Amino acid sequence: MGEVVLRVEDLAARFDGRTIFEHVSFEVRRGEVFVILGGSGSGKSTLLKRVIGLYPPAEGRVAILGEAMEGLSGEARNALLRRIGVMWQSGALFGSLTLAENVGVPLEQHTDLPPEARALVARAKLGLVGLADAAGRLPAEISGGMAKRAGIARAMALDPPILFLDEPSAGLDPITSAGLDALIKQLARDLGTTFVVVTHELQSILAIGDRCIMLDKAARGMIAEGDPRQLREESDNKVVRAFFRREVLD
Ligand SMILES: Nc1ncnc2c1ncn2[C@@H]1O[C@H](COP(=O)(O)OP(=O)(O)OP(=O)(O)O)[C@@H](O)[C@H]1O
Repeated sequence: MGEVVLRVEDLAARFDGRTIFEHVSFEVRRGEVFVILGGSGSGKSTLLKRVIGLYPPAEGRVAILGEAMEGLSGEARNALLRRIGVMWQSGALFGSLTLAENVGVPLEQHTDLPPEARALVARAKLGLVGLADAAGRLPAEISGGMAKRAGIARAMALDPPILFLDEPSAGLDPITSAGLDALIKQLARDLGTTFVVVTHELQSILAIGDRCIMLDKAARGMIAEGDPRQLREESDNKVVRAFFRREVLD
């Protein structure tokens, strides 16, 4: 097992005094595909935003690549955040830029690379996600599955050791979604990239997840942690079992 690259301890999120979740703790190791799952409104997106520091310091502690997020500000915080890649569910590509130019945007913002070098890196990243031949196309000229792949390539532009994906298969048909799952597994295996994926797609969870946590709205926190296949077989929590076995709770 690789070293711990993300440590979350006793995290809580509250809006206007309403607790969304509390006592959330977990660790993610290098090269793992770690899934955050749970029903609608259980707080998955909120957890993701807290973990990557989009919200002001939350209750609890988060350490990324061994560095505590609390207390970091200004350039030190930005430097740490540059070391993670994020693909938001809503994270659309820039419509007027080609795929290669889209992937080049973070390189332009955060590196001193000259344009030719940026173009080379962008093409290499698109190659990693199987889009080498589409580098010159505009977002309007590609399918939804290709757009997700391009989004992953853009999130990988700065070679982050950790990639966060928010509902990557949302809006995709099952076959395209399975292709995206295969890509995530391949990138984790070949590049050693760590993935933290928010999803509630059972097929994806079972296909890609090395480990997962499950959030629950009623419990306002975690109700399961472990290998998703094992949870499906062995969990004695009825909400967890119902989710993994697609049973209706009475
Ligand atoms: N900025 C906010 N202000 C107030 N409440 C919020 C805010 N963001 C989220 N919430 C509430 O927090 C709860 C969890 O929302 P969140 O979007 O994190 O859930 P989720 O598990 O990602 O759901 P989904 O799968 O539907 O996207 C919801 O009740 C939501 O209304």
